Amino acid sequence: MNDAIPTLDFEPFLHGTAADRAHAAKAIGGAFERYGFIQLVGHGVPQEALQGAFAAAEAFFDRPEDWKRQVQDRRNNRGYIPMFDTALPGQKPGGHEAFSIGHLTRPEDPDLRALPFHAETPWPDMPGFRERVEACYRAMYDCGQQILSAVALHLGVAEDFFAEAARQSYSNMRVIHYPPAEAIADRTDIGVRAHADEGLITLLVQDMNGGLAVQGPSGDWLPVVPNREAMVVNAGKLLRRWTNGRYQAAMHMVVNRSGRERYSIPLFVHPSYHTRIDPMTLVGEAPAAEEFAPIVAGEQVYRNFMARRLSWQEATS
Ligand SMILES: O=C(O)CCC(=O)C(=O)O
Ligand SMILES: [Fe+2]
Repeated sequence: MNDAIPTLDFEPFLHGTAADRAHAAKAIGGAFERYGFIQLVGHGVPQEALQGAFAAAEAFFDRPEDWKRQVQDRRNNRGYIPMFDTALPGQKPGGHEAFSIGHLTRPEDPDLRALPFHAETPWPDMPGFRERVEACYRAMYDCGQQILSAVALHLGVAEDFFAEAARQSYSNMRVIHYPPAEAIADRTDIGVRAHADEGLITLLVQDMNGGLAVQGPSGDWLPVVPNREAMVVNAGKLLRRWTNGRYQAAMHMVVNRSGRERYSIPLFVHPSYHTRIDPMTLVGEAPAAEEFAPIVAGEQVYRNFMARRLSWQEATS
């Protein structure tokens, strides 16, 4: 039988008994251990919130390039991110454009506020866009906190462990547009190059066009088959480190072979910038390898972004 990303039901965790919750948490944690990726149904995020954001995204990306570039903040990687902007030397660029939204509440601390991760989002002059995108952010973020409660339960720490760690979160969300592969074939052969996400967990809604693939335990690429009812949830590199490698942060990539415009909305859940990611504090173990050694969350993620994003390097040099 071919391997596949597991589809799990979150409803028993959200509305069930203590035993239901423990059972659901175990299934989610077990899937993160094996695959690092799940498709979550019964997640409780209203379809209207998701569909509203997809409609807003389509209307935004449909506007002319010059208009969209008015809300590009290169220094902070906020607002509009043009097509082919994520290129590394010697590689073809990512065939997508995006709009990046910072966390809805910004910290009071001026030092934190000055960091790119806490920059204000430059909103376009487009009726309803901000409201719809923020409503989607709020609903997905709340769901993300519930998923992290399940993770905490699975790992045997207090259920609010991650909520405490994320009081001044630098989470962010992107709405992404991928033209059909053949429309951009002269520039690139990829939508998003293979990578693992940086944060704790990522929640992603995709449209029905497909194109996302995940590297499974055997090394094979498994398609994440679109399911209207499901949200894709995956563990990121911070959570892999914090669990001492117990959870996978699986590699994934996108190629849009559907012949249609593809849209997706990932929300990247991060803790507070200064959170110390140390296996001792989450799973009570010394780091099993150098790659799990303690780091400061925001500093580590900033370093990794800087190494990859040419536009950040140019804008801040
Ligand atoms: O668009 C997708 O399905 C995945 C996007 C992604 O992996 C990312 O933005 O990190
Ligand atoms: Fe990703």
